[in-house]
Amino acid sequence: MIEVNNVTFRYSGEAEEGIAPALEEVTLRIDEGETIALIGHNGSGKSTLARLLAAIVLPQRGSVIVDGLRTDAGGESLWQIRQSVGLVFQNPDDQLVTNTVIDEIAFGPENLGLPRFEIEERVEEMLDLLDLRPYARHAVSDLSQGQKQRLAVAGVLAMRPRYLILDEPTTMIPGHTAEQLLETVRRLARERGISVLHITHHMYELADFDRVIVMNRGRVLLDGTPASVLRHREELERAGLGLPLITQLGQRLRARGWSQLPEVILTLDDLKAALCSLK
Ligand SMILES: Nc1ncnc2c1ncn2[C@@H]1O[C@H](COP(=O)(O)OP(=O)(O)OP(=O)(O)O)[C@@H](O)[C@H]1O
Repeated sequence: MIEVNNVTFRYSGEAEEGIAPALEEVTLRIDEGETIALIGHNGSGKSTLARLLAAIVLPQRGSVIVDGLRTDAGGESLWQIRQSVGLVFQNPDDQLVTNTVIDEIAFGPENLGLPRFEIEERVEEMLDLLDLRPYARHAVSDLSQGQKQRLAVAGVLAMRPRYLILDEPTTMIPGHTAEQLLETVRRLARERGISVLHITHHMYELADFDRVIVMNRGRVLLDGTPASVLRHREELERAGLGLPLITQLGQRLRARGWSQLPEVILTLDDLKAALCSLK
């Protein structure tokens, strides 16, 4: 479990109290195996929260505790936390450090000091899992953006983290590739009990997650199931977030007399099923 307890974080440090903190009094808990979408307008604090969870930055107030270890404890705790929490950056070019696909996947496990056979086993597994086998010996620089993004995920997953944080992994790749990547990640979460925190700008992606956290101006605005969060249309709009198109369509139909439809429709399949049940 990851616990974020009343965390406040300023990039400028405590000295400049006049500058609004990037995160303010944030409290939340991430349980094992949960899939969570973290959404919010630009600058709302999503990436900062990701960096705090991965112990890349430390809170000035409050605490972040990963499986009982405080991120500000340093030493052995920090080493263990970095193994438990894998962070995939928004831009894969900020993450990929080696020359070839195989070397990149092996890089993390090598740093963990794993034996050669175990490293090779993990590389083989990731090549299949992320559909990278055809490019195994390719130079990283020759890959497309979508292939690089999959490689960045493979490199992090090869370390077998318990918590996987994806910082807007789909912004630089086309829709169908993005959907495939997210489906792979969700399947892994189900099969291996990995918790996933997926940072996104896309409201239509929320339906596929167990839980949605909405950030606004450095605070948690809403936290709940996709349907319960999408009931707060006005609060979402004040935070610069419009409802997904399918949810808007459902609400328009309700307003035009289809009052038996549920208040929140999440997917096209939900809408079809709801309309069929009215016949
Ligand atoms: N390295 C940094 N140094 C100083 N301020 C920063 C830094 N990174 C982020 N900030 C500021 O912290 C606040 C929160 O930024 P953050 O990147 O966490 O938000 P975000 O929700 O991830 O935004 P986006 O969706 O644009 O990535 C913003 O006001 C931002 O300008």
